[in-house]
Amino acid sequence: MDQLRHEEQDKSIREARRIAICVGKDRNRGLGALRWAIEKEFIPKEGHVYLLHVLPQVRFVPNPMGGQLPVDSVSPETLKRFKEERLAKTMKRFDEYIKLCKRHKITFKLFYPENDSIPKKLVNLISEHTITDMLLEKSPQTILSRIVKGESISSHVCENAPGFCKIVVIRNGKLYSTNDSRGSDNGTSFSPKNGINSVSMASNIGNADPGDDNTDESEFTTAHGIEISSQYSFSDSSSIDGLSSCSSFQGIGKYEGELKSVLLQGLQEPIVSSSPLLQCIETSSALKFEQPKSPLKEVKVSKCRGGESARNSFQKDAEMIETATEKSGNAVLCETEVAPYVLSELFQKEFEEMNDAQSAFKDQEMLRDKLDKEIHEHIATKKELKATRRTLEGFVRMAELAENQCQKEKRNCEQLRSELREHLKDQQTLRDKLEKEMSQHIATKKELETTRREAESAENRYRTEKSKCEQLRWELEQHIKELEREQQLRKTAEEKVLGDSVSAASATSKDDKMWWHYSFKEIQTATENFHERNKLGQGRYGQVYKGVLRHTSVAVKVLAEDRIRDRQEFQKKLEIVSRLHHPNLVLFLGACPDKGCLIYEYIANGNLEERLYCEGVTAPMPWFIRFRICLDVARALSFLHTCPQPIVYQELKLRNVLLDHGLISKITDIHMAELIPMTSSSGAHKITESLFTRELAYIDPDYQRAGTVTCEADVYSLGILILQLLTKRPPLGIAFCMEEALESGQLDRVLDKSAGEWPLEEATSVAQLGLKCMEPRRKDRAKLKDDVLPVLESVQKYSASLYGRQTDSRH
Ligand SMILES: Nc1ncnc2c1ncn2[C@@H]1O[C@H](COP(=O)(O)OP(=O)(O)OP(=O)(O)O)[C@@H](O)[C@H]1O
Repeated sequence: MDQLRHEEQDKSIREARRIAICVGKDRNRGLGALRWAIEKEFIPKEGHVYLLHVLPQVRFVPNPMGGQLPVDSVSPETLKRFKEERLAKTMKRFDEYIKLCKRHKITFKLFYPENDSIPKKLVNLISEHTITDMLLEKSPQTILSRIVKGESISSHVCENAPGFCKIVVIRNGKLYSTNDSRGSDNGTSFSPKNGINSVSMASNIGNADPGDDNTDESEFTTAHGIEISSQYSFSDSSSIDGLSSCSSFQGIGKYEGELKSVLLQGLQEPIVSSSPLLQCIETSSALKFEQPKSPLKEVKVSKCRGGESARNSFQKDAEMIETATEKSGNAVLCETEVAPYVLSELFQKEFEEMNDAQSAFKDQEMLRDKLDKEIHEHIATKKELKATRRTLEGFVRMAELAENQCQKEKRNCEQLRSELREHLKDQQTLRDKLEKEMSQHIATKKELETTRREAESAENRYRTEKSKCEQLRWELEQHIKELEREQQLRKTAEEKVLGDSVSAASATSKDDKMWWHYSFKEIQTATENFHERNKLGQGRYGQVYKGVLRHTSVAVKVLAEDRIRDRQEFQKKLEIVSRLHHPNLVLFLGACPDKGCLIYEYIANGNLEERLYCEGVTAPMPWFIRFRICLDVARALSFLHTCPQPIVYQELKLRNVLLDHGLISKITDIHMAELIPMTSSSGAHKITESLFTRELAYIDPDYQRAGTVTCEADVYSLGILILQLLTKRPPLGIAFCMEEALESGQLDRVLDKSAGEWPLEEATSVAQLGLKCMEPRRKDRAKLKDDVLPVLESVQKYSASLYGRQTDSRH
């Protein structure tokens, strides 16, 4: 009942036909099946067909070097690319099929699933898509295909296809086999519209189109097994049974017994072997290969022949057959006598085929050797590939380990990098800070260096000044004693002069000389006959020489002849001058009136102008010395002005103030002074001497207006001298310059810097005093006793408080 139900189901399935053409690996393998199906109208007009092509699973991917790489060792992109290329090739396979279908207006559907087992997949497809008719095309029959034959795709599909599916195998463009025996057993068969409907696909196969040639018969013959069996199947009674319906083999059936006996006679002895073929020939019941269960099922040659050994034995068999054939020649002939002509022809044909097979076999053997060699090489390559794969896997593992390590190292590096960044940041901050501190330090160092240099310079200056001061102090102390002694003497003389000035005036007339009379010869000897090296200077009135007279250093002034016009007057002046003794007046010692030679004490430190301008590389005079000189000169003038017969010096200027060892100043050229007549009530005296013989800058401006000279003229000159000592400037314009400085409060700007740090207050007082002395109008000028001396003495006290008694010449 079940079987009946199944049959019913299959029948219903088959009514809705689904035809599939298997497209082989070889491009046209299957195209023949399609052509055959179209030609035989197996596919109805404007019908539909499935085109199936099973692709193997992708296990390896070829690399550019010609090798192959395992699919899991290539990148997904490479795999994808490979699959795309393969698909394109697959599509090309379908080109001819599609064209053919289109030409015959057959619709189609393409299937190209992947599977390593093509036959299994085809069987699956039948079930999955309920395919009722599947057409396969076998490769053309060759000797190799006859000999080396495993289970073919078609045989597998035939065996395993579901009952509802008809498997049609085409070979060489002709029907090769079908599984229709099952269908026929069940009474199932399809009915093609043309020609082929007369072909019974199973047991009715023997009723094939009588017009078909022997090839068709051969197809059905080989349908029982393999090519070899087609040639020798007549020895198998069951096969023959299966083929007995084949008209073309009816004749063969008739003579099977004879043929068998002939063959057996020839092969009797040498064919006693384990060769499957010979066994096959020897006896039908003793056939080593598997007898097909169904006459339409293919015999699995690979099973019956046992692979390689079977092929080897087959070669032996062929040779033995050849021998047997030769041996059995008589027997055949004998049989020929017995058998009709047909048997002889058939036998001959068989032998020819055997010879062909033998030569083909040899070719195939060579090919096989070649193939074996290639197989060995392939195996070796495979082994190498395996080894390479293992190595690669090892490498991959190592790479993975290395990658892990790298990742780890990378993380460590990242951490280190961030730490380093932080560290660098700190370093940068620290560096900036250090650079800042460094720049500050350098600046401080520079300042310190400058300060140190200034301190050293100040210290040097201090030491220099100190040594100078000590020198000056020593010199002063040396002279103080002498001065004190001289002072005592002069004091006495002054008292005498002051007390008896009138008598002194008259004394000149009485030739009561107060000075020594030196002979010219004596003076010549003293001055080495006025040698140039003894010359101290040249004035307007004559030359001055240094000499030693009576163990005393003297200055000999030789007056020009024209300077002594009135000898009597000159003598009178000498008498007066010789009586004037003051610490700040150069002492007049004597004269040689005949020769116009005046003898003065020698003053060692030259004149004030030389010292002020540091001629002869002398040190600049300090400010306190300058203050003292002002006082000395003022005292000397005061002394002259307060004489019983006042004396206007008139010649006050820097060059006429000499400086001794202790820088005590003394005014010289007293002999040039004008004696103011006692009768002059105004104290003014008309001077007969030319104004131009005197230095214009020092001349009292009121002299020009009034035409007379007074003691205030000396005050005016003193004013200039004071300002010169303060500023070390020339006399012309000095008053204007000082006025401006005082008015602008910038006295220090005009004060002589070489004198040291002036006490500004005292300097201002002295400067103001100097200007007061220079008032244009006599009556406006400072008074020596009331104005000049108090200021200068006050300043002197200040200096003395700082530098001791040496600043005071009185001591
Ligand atoms: N007593 C002296 N001791 C040392 N040197 C002296 C003495 N008298 C004069 N001299 C030097 O001789 C130089 C000449 O002096 P002198 O009086 O003849 O001319 P002067 O004063 O320079 O100019 P002037 O003739 O205009 O007054 C002075 O500059 C001075 O240096």
